[in-house]
Amino acid sequence: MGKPALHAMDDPLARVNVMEYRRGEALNWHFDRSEFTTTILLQAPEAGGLFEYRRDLRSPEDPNHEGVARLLRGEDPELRRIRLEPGALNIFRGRDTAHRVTPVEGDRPRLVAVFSYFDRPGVRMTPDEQRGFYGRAA
Ligand SMILES: O=C(O)CCC(=O)C(=O)O
Ligand SMILES: [Fe+2]
Repeated sequence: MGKPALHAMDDPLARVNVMEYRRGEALNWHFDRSEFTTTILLQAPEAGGLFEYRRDLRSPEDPNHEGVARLLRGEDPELRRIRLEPGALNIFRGRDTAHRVTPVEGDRPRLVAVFSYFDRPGVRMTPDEQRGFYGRAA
């Protein structure tokens, strides 16, 4: 990443989250707010729950709306897909890499821990952002 130091967010809600995806649940295409994202898969589902991504689809200089539209139409040949194993550490540049999680199949939920690091200390969400992400402010 070329970062001299990493700082956990100074935010009581955003620092680490565990997300549970139950049968039929998914996470749609998105970019992340922070430059990069770190996850550890805690439990894999029986099937589905794949991590799909398209590297460097946009940049801070170029939102690449045409490229995003092509991905959403399912016509991007650069789409990649991985099945994370339990314990797998996934570090990716989520600000520029579009990514999603496909629907989980079976009874065993997909559990993933999501960590938020920044290259500067003291980053917090505003109360409005907290409500948007987590449904409450703290
Ligand atoms: O569940 C995952 O593997 C990815 C989670 C994610 O993209 C996010 O929390 O922004
Ligand atoms: Fe994400």
